[in-house]
Amino acid sequence: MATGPDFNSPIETDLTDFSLINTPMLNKGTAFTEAERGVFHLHGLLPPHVGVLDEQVARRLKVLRAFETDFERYAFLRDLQDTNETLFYALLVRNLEEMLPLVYTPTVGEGCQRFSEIWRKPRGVFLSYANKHRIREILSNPRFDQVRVIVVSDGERILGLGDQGAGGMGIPIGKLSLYTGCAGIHPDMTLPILLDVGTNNKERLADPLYVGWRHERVTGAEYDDFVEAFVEAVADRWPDVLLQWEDFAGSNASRLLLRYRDRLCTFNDDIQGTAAVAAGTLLAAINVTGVKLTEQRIAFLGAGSAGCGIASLILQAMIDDGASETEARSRFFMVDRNGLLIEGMQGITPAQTPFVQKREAVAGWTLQTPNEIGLLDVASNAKPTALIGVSGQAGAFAEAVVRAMAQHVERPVIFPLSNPTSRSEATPEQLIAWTDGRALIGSGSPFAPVEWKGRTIPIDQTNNSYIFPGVGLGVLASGARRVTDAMFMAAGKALAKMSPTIDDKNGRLLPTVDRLRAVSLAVANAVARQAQADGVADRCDEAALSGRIKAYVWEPQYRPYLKRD
Ligand SMILES: NC(=O)c1ccc[n+]([C@@H]2O[C@H](COP(=O)([O-])OP(=O)(O)OC[C@H]3O[C@@H](n4cnc5c(N)ncnc54)[C@H](O)[C@@H]3O)[C@@H](O)[C@H]2O)c1
Ligand SMILES: O=C(O)C[C@H](O)C(=O)O
Ligand SMILES: [Mn+2]
Repeated sequence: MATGPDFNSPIETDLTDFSLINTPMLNKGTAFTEAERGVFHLHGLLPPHVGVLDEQVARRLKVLRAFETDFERYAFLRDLQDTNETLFYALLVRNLEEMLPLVYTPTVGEGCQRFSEIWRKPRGVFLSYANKHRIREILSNPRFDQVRVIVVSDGERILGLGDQGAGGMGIPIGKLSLYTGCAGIHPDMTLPILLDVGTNNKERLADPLYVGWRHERVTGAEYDDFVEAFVEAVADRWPDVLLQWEDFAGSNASRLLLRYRDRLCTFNDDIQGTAAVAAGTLLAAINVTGVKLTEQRIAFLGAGSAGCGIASLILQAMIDDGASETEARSRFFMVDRNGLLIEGMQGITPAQTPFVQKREAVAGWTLQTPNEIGLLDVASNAKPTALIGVSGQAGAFAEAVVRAMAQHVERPVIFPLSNPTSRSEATPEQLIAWTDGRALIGSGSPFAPVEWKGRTIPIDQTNNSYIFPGVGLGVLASGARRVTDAMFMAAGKALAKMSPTIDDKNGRLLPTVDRLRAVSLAVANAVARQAQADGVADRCDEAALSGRIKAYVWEPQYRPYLKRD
């Protein structure tokens, strides 16, 4: 097991004057002390006032709040991150609830769409198809020697906003900001990567400002060979790295996960991270509804990466709770573009196969949707206890669907998980109104509390941000060599154990976003223990393990500098 990092000793550096100020991880801005200004030749390059981090945070917060739009705030924060990382993270960590929607979902969606407008300084790595013979050279930069975790996207399915090409880089950057902000992974250990294999987004291709490789998407064997060259180069450069796949389009997401999960330490966040947060939130809801997991009937809208990932993990949880596999499978009703998945249907993917319904199971259904079994038919006939939206289709939970569902269950569990806000299958306000206040809601993007009949109903953000930072921390600290599905089950259950509903049936489903640091720590512990149980990490006693996890948590604070001779 590797030793933990040292975040306390003074930092030795041979950088001085502009090169020191222009290194975001070392820059302290006005907080360089008088002595440091002397040693590092900073006098005159900074205004005379010597500040401290608290004051810098307050100053930035004031400026941030004065902007008119969240997009401006996003651009301001990205610039701060590329100027002074310690200050950026201090601001983030101390104001998680306010900052998360700005550096992450939903604003990061617009950040990707308008990426070319605000690109300023290098962060992470763009591996464009045109540079395919240079992958190893690019990754060999000594600046990346400390890298332990990579988030990679090819920009094809950015949230529910589709193909954003190189602009998709906003997502790996945002996800890794949460690795640091929520789990304390040191920024130098993180590397966002965008595989720029072109884009089929006509608007981007026609935009003279577009900064990506102006080419339609490379597909088929050329795409696969490029990804293979990338993974091989990564595995050679950092044999123990954790590689997170993010926002790949449907068929590539599951294919690449299957291809690589036994070759290196890797997972797909949309499939596995989402599964853990959805399963954890469902378990929390069960504390309120009292409907046992093995008795749930779960309807999905969208049977892609997230849908199949969630269904697979919940299926396993039902089996673990004693259901037979056949019985458990029959409790999933997955509606995709062509209606309910039923046996014999054309184009069923391997990931969908376990969840096709038997024809006889739906034989007597009264149908209200022409030519297919639609969501309304499922809501009326299957009488689902839970409804999960991962379709990327705004407003797809129609009033009739929600009302039909609410007729058959006392507390309908409804998770419109699609992001960003503009793609949510329904607004929480609608769901509360249509269920007469009975719905238990988990939304992918953050929503304000709903005022309803004199009550203020908080809305729980059911986003994989509750899971992946902790998974990363658990993997890094335990030295796990692979990421197993059981580790995600452990993550989801660890989250459920923190649900306020355990003590209070009227409590919210999840801890609030400002508790994400504590959540990530709990998830990390559960994941690391599971890694040991699964034999993918070396064993050590529990106290040692939790000590190692804590040792990995970096707090954004300035450290003294020593001049290296
Ligand atoms: N809350 C979270 O943590 C979280 C995590 C992952 C994904 N998501 C969101 O879920 C959505 C889907 O992500 P994904 O990775 O599964 O994408 P995906 O492309 O793999 O799957 C989307 C599926 O929805 C189906 N679909 C599209 N239109 C439909 C319609 N009108 N009716 C029924 N099905 C339809 C598609 O055919 C596809 O199978 C995105 O909006 C994403 O932002 C949220
Ligand atoms: O990025 C998010 O907010 C969650 C998820 O990974 C998504 O793709 O929507
Ligand atoms: Mn995603």
